[in-house]
Amino acid sequence: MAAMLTLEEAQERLLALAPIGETERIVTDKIADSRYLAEDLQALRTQPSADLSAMDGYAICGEGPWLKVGESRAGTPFSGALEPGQCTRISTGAHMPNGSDRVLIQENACLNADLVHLAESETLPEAQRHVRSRGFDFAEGDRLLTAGTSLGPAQLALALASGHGKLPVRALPRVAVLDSGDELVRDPLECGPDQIPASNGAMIGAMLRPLVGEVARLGPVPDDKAALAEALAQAENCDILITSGGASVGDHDLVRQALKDWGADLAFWKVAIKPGKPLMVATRGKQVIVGLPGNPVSSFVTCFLFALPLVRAALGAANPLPPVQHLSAGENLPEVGSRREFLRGISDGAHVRRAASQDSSALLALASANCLIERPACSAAVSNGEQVAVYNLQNG
Ligand SMILES: Nc1nc2c(c(=O)[nH]1)N[C@H]1C(S)=C(S)[C@@H](COP(=O)(O)OP(=O)(O)OC[C@H]3O[C@@H](n4cnc5c(N)ncnc54)[C@H](O)[C@@H]3O)O[C@H]1N2
Ligand code: MOO
Repeated sequence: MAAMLTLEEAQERLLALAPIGETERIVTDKIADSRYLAEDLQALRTQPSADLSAMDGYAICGEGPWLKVGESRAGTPFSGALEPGQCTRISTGAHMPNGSDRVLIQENACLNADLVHLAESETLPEAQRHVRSRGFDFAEGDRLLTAGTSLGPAQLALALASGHGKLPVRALPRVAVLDSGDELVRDPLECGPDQIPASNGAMIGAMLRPLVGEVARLGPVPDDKAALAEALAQAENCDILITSGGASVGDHDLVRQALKDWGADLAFWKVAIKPGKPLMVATRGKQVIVGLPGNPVSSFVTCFLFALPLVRAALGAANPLPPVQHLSAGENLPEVGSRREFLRGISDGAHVRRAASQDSSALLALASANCLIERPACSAAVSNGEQVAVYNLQNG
């Protein structure tokens, strides 16, 4: 039997297949989370475009007292130039008037008619006090963000502030989810005694939707060649197909054969992880198929470790893999066998414990978990207080 791939090998091989979308330009204001810059971003303007006041008060020239000769407001600068002994009223974000290089905040000033004095025991502010100098944030032509950066609210604000009303991003991949099994029914209310509700399709759809919006649901499909072929025909135009179930070695695990009959080529099958060993990856032209194992927790974990990174890579993410952090084990953890383990964990932000059940069908334990604890293959037991690697889950 061929040796199973390690997690890293399998992720690397899968991500190399990512069907990266064409570049399209989208109105910056309309970009939702989970989009990534398709090109480096250069500033089209300088920010601030002039020296600005950082506080409300008086822009002063020379030593006080100062005669107030006008006002500089954000959006309406003072048009003249100050002479020593003069000041203007100034608001936060307003241009510094010519002749002034510092601001006396209003809390430290006394106003008598139009004459401004230092308040008692205050000293003259030093040069540049409360002034934001032109271009200190960024200057026209600066490279602000690199291709592959995730466009969160702060990056969108930066893009707008630097003059970009539209941004280059990758087209969303078209994603379909196909779950299969004779025992599955779509409507839980119609579930017979020998059946179970098909929860994986909805779960995987919900995991992918924040990344791609619409996800086509093609299941549940019975363990039947013709039914699988019919469902696969509906996946003709998708870029990424996620299947769930039928990935193992049983007589009714038909997905691999059905994919082959559809014209797909197996890229690899089986990864040394627990849960999720029977993970399967295939391609059909530029289409990528990720076959997740049917056990619900195995489907969740492999979707998290493979399908979501693949979609992020297709969206152009520079770092498509989930970030890992290290926390203290809040209990002893047992030694690990030959497959790397992903334990469903409950973290309080500092310590992490295992959820009540580690069975790969245990949905109640999965729903109570907020992280996965990663345990290396063939590793010794961990004692309470030792560091362990943890992936945060957006779960609940
Ligand atoms: N002899 C062996 N048996 C199994 C092996 C093995 O190596 N040798 N691997 C086991 C492992 S590990 C896993 S994981 C499972 C995965 O099998 P499949 O991908 O073929 O999944 P199914 O057999 O179709 O289903 C497994 C389990 O999950 C339930 N299921 C399936 N789809 C859904 C769905 N859409 N919603 C809810 N629940 C679903 C299904 O009813 C089964 O209980 O194989 C082991 N066996
Ligand atoms: O690897 Mo399976 O995914 O143990 O349940």
